[in-house]
Amino acid sequence: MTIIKSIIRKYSTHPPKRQSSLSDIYKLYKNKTPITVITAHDYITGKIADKSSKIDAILVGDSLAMVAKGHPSTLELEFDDFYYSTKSVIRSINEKFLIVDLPFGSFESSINQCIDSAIKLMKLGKIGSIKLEGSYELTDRIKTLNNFGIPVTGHIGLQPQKFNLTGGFKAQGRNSIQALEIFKQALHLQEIGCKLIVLECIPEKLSHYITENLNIPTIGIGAGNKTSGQVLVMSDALGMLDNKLPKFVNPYLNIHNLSIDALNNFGNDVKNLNFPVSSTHTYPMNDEEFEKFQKLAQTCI
Ligand SMILES: Nc1nc(=O)c2c([nH]1)NC[C@@H]1CN(c3ccc(C(=O)N[C@@H](CCC(=O)O)C(=O)O)cc3)CN21
Ligand SMILES: CC(C)C(=O)C(=O)O
Repeated sequence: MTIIKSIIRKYSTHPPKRQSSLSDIYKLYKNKTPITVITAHDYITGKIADKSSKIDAILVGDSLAMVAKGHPSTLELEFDDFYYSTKSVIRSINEKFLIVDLPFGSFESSINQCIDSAIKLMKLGKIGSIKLEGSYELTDRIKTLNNFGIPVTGHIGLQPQKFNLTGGFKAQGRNSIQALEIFKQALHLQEIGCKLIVLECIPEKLSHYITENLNIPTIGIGAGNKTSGQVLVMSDALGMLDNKLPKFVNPYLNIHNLSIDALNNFGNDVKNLNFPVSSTHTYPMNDEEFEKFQKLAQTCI
């Protein structure tokens, strides 16, 4: 071993793992290992996701409009607000593959607008794919992103950015005509170069059929367990808010209520003079120094 190598080994007790790439995600797909994705919307949620050994990828989804910024839908989200939140998530990520959304209003008006928004995000670093809701209407945009080296994740089925047209946050593709349309959209996204596809709120039968007939991974949310992977919004999975959860969510925790209980405990401790505890939570000063201080302080009174 060279001297340099032994020095590196001595001082790097926990060498950081490298960040996962698209090919790591494809390895899981080839091995038929379900791909796990969770959203993050700030530094804290990014840290939690990055540290979970069972999570493969992190999505900065525009759902952050609703769960982190309190908007009624994803339409109100400003690109700049989303951009600042994305920066916070990026600071927290070391290991996971990172997918970032293009929010409503940042890609529709022209191919140029779409490319500019995507490039602005890519310049932050660590981003492995840009996600857009839609299909045929995005053909030129997706092809251009791909041509410039930006891997694209498609998003079909329920497209929350189009909820005004599609009757709210409702399952899609439940009749044969709609199902065929979604299947065609999936084939089209694959054809024009998408590397991953999110399938949201569609019947399990349909997402199974789509997944079997594509050769790129599908990531489902509310689409059953026959997709190549699953994504959930972290605040739903951990119960961070007091919102009504969609049917497809399995709440693994209720941080919201646990946190309210914990804050009540803090408040009670303060009001009952049980916190802070002098012996544990305070900084000591020896008596001699304090007496000296009192004498010195006399002159100020
Ligand atoms: N917190 C949160 N979780 C999400 O999964 C999520 C967001 N926000 N915001 C953006 C979109 C919107 N999504 C949603 C939101 C609500 C339902 C929902 O409550 N659906 C009802 C009705 C389904 C139906 O009738 O077809 C349900 O009971 O599941 C579904 C998808 C998924 N995304
Ligand atoms: C619901 C997921 C797939 C999403 O797009 C988001 O978090 O914005």
